[in-house]
Amino acid sequence: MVQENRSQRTHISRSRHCNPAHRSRVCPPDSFYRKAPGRLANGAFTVFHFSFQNRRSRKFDTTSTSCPPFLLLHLPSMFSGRRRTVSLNRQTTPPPQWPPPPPKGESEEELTKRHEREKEARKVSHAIERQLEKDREDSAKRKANTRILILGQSESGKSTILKQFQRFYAPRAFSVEMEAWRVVIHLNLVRSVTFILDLLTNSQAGSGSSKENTSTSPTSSRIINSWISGIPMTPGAAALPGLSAKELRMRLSPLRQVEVILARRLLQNSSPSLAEMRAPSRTSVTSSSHESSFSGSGSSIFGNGRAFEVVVRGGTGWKSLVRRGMQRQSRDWQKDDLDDARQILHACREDIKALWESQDVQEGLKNENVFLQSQSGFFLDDAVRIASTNYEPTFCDILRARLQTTGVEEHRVVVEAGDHSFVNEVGSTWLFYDVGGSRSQRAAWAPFFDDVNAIIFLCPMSGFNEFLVEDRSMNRLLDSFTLWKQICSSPVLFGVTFILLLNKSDILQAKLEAGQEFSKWVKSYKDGPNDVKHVSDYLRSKFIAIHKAVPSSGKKRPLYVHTTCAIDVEAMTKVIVKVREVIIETNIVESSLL
Ligand SMILES: Nc1nc2c(ncn2[C@@H]2O[C@H](COP(=O)(O)OP(=O)(O)OP(=O)(O)O)[C@@H](O)[C@H]2O)c(=O)[nH]1
Ligand SMILES: [Mg+2]
Repeated sequence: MVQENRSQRTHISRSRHCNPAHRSRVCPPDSFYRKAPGRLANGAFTVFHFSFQNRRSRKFDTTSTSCPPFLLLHLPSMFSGRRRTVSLNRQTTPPPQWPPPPPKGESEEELTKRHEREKEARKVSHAIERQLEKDREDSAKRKANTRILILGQSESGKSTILKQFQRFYAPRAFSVEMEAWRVVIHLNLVRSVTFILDLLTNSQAGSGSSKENTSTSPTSSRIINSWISGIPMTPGAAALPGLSAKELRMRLSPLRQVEVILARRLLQNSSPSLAEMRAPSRTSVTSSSHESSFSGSGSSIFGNGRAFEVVVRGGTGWKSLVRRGMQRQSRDWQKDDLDDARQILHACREDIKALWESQDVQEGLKNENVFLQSQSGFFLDDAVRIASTNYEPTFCDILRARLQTTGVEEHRVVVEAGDHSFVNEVGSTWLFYDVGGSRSQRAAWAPFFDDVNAIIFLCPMSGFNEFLVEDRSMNRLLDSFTLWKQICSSPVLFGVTFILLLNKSDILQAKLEAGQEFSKWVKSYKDGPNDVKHVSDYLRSKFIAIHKAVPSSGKKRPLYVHTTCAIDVEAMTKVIVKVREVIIETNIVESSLL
C-alpha cells in the first residue's frame, strides 16, 4: 500500500513538473530506470529522503503518505541529505511516455512541423526550468533563518532596539521608511506643544473657577494668569520675547489641527477624534515617595503629567500608507492635508521655540511637576530644525521618536550586502516580533513563544523610581523582575537562548547624578555605590539569579546580558554584533541537531 502511494506520488510529480534538477531526484525520466547506476537489481531505486523542520521540534517527512505533492518539488533546498531506498512499483501505475511516440503514418511535412513545435516547446520548457531554478534559489535565500521575539514592559525600548537591527542589517530598506517617521516625529513635537497649551490654560481655568482648588501653587497661578493675560509676571523676566503670551497662544492654536491631521494619517485615515487618538500616558516619577508619584493639579487633568501618546497598530502598514500618501501628493501636484500640516508647523516654528524657552512656561511646568525633557518623544529642544519644511529625519531622531506598539508586530529584515553583513548572510531573513509591552497586551505574547530562536528581553534600568501607568502601585523595576520570572518559567521556552538588555543606562546615569538614590527604592541594594556600574552589576546578578533558579527540565538555556543605551548608535552596533554571534552560534547548534 505504501509502495503504491509512493509510486503515485512519483507519477504526479513527473506529470506536473519538468525541472530536470527535480526530476533527477524525484521523478527521473524512463531512461533513468534502465541506465541509472543507482538502480538496484530488484527494481528498487534510490531517492533522497527529504526532511525539514518547520517548528523547532516537529519534523515533516516528505516520504510520508500525507505529504502534498508540491512539497516534493519545492523542498530540495531544505533536504537533509539522508538517503534511503524506496521500491517503485512500476507495473501498477506506469508513468506516461515523454516525449509521446510519433503519430502513425506521419508525412515529412508533418514531421518537420512537429520538430519545430517540439523545439519551441523545449525552449519554453527550458525558460520555465531556469525560472523555477532561480525562484528556488531565491526562496532558499529568503527563507527565515532566525526568529527573534523582543519582550519587555512598555517603553522599555523594544521598538527602538528593532530600529537598530533594521539599520544594521537592512540600511537601504530602512532608509525608505525614514520619511514616514517624519510624521511621527512631527506628531511627537506637536503633542508636546498642545500639552503645554492645555496644561497652562486648564490649570488657569481650574484655579479661577474653583476657589477650593488648593493644588495649584500661588506662584503657579500667578504665572498662569500672566500666560492668559499676556502680562509678564515673573520679576525681571520677559514672558515670551517679542510677543505677549496671549498672542503666542493664539498663534499656536492651528497646531491643534496639525495634530489631528498627523494622527489621522498615522491611523490610516480613519478620521479619529482627538479623544480616540490619545492613549493614557505613563507616569514619570521624580518624587521619592511611593504613594504620591506625581503631584500637582496637572496630574489629574493631563494623564499624569505626560503628553498623550498616539497608539497606532504598527508593523509596516502605517509606514507604507504614509509613504503612498506622500508619493500621491508629489505626483498629482495636489496639496494634501499633510502638506498643509507641514506649512503650518513651519510657520509656527519660531513661536514653538519662544514658548518652550519662555521662563514663565518653564516655571509653570516646574510648578506643575511636569518634566517633558525626560519623556519619550521629546523634540522641543530641536523645534526649529524639525518644524522646517525641508526637515529630513535623521536616524537619531527616529530612534528618539515614540510610537506605542499594540499587539504583536512581525518585522521581516532581509540582510543586505554592506559593511556589517557577512557574504553568506546576504539575502537571509531575520524575523523580529515586536510586542506591545503594557499589561493588557501581554496575553498576546504566548503564541509566539513556540517558534523562536532567541528572546531579547529589555529592562529599563531607569524605571527604578517609576510606576506603571496601568497599575500605579507597581514599581517598574519590580514589574520587570516579575515579567522576567514568568518568561523564564514558561516551559515552551526551555532551551531558548535569552539575551537580556539592561537598557536606558543614560537615563539611569542622569537620575543617579541628579541625586536620586537607587538604594532608597531598592532596599536590598543597601548602601551600594550610587553609580551606573554598580547599579547595573547589581541588577545583572539579580536577573541571572532568577534565570538560574527556574528549573528548565535539564535543557541548556544560555543567557547573555548587556548594559545598553538603545538610542546610542555606536554602542548598539557593538551589542548587535555580539548578539548576532550568539544567535548564529545557536542556529548552528540547532541545525546540527536536526
Ligand atoms: N534616553 C533613552 N531613551 C530610550 C532608550 N531606549 C528607548 N528610549 C526611548 O524610549 C521611548 C520608548 O521606547 P520604545 O522602543 O517605543 O518602547 P517599547 O518598549 O517599544 O514600548 P511599547 O511599544 O509601548 O511596548 C522612545 O522614545 C525611545 O526613543 C535609551 O536607552 N535611552
Ligand atoms: Mg514598541
